[in-house]
Order: sequence, then C-alpha cells, then structure tokens
Amino acid sequence: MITFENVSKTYITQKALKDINIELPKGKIIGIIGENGSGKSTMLKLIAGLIRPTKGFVKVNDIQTNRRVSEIVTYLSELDAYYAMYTVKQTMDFFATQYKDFDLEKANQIMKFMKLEPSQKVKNLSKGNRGRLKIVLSLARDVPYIILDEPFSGLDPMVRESVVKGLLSYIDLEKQTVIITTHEIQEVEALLDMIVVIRNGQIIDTKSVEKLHEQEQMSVVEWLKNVYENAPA
Ligand SMILES: Nc1ncnc2c1ncn2[C@@H]1O[C@H](COP(=O)(O)OP(=O)(O)OP(=O)(O)O)[C@@H](O)[C@H]1O
Repeated sequence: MITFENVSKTYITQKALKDINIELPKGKIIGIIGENGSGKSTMLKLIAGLIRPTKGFVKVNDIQTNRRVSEIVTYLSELDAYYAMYTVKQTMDFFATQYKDFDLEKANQIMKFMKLEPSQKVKNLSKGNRGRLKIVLSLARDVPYIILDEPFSGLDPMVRESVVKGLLSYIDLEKQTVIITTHEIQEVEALLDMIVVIRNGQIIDTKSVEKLHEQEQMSVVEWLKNVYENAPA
C-alpha cells in the first residue's frame, strides 16, 4: 500500500501539493487524473522517492520514500533519459546490469509486442517508439510498484488502445500495483480499477471504476465532467 500522510510539496514558491491524505491499495491499477499543473507528476515523484515532501510523509509498504524505494518501485518518467548511441537491445542489456530485478526475457517479449527493432539506435527512434521503449524498460522490472507518468502520450491514437490492452498481460496484479497518470482517459478506462482526481494540488474525489460502471452505469469521462462541474475552481 502507498500512503500519503498530510503531504504538502512546495517548489521554491510554487505550492504543488496541499495537505494530501490518501491510501492507494495494493494489487490495483490506479489512475491519477487532473488538469495540467494540478500536481500529478509531483505525486508520482514523491512515491518514487525522487523528491521529498515539504511536509508530511509518503510511505510505500510502510517504508518512507527515499533512495531505498528504488528497489521496489519502477518509475517511467515524462522525460527521455537514455543513451542516444545505444541500440534498443543495448539499452535493455544496460538496464539488466543496473537492476537485479530486470527480467531480460520479459523485456524481449514486450519489445516484440511493441514492434521495436532491437538493432535500432535510440537516437533514431521516433517519439512514439521512444515512448514504447520506456514502457518496455519499466514493465520488465519485477517490482511490486509500477509508476507510469503519461506512458501513452507519444503513442499514435490508432494503436493506443491495443497497446494499453496488451500491457495488461505483462502486469501481475497478484504481486504488482500500478499508478498511472494520463490525459488519455477513454483509452485507459478499461485498465483502471480506481481513479483519483486532483485539482490545484488537492484531491477532490476518488472512485472505484467497477462501482462506477456497475452501480452508476457511467463512464469515467461522464463522471469526471460531474466532478469538475461540482468542484470549486
Ligand atoms: N521542479 C519544479 N520547480 C518549480 N515548480 C515546479 C517544478 N515541478 C513542478 N512544478 C510546478 O508544480 C505544479 C505541479 O506540477 P506537476 O508537474 O506535478 O503537475 P502535473 O499535474 O503533472 O502537470 P502536467 O499534466 O502538465 O504534466 C505546477 O504548477 C508546476 O509548474
């Protein structure tokens, strides 16, 4: 379980998160949804231990997030941070040397599913294919927490839905929990168990997607419209 206890984060003068309290359960795929600048990436970076809260605590499996969580958390960043001169295969091999939980066989499977060419150099990959490589590298780690910041943003809308569905087969929800931010809500709706809505650094609502579909017979997009209409700006 991931816990935010009275968490605030201020970057110099910019308040990104304001007194957040939430528990994110294990074994679920949880979407953090919100407008640009609402604080989504900040939440993910705090979980991954890349930044520290200004106030409060973030805990992953009761471990306060700091460097140690890199062993149990994989983080797909919005940014590309790979060696341009490496090929796809060399990049995967390099990751295998950096993380003892990196499953090279699984990486190869996902790489094939993503239709990536192992001999292609990273610098020659299209933006979409760099996005695919990031997904390969994140999902190939055998860790309990997978944190994905905008993983589908560079993907062609035509393939996005099939990629999203295919990815499910590489996630083991018996052992893994996925936290994802995305603006492509419709495409990931089938994937999500729970939604957390964030606005201006505060959580304004949470919802079980199953309950939403079964009890309220509403899509996530319809529900979000209601949430935004009724929330203070
Ligand atoms: N390193 C930083 N230094 C200063 N301000 C920052 C920094 N990172 C984020 N911010 C600010 O904190 C706020 C929240 O940013 P964050 O990146 O968490 O939002 P987001 O919801 O992920 O946005 P987007 O959907 O555009 O990626 C924004 O106002 C942003 O400008």
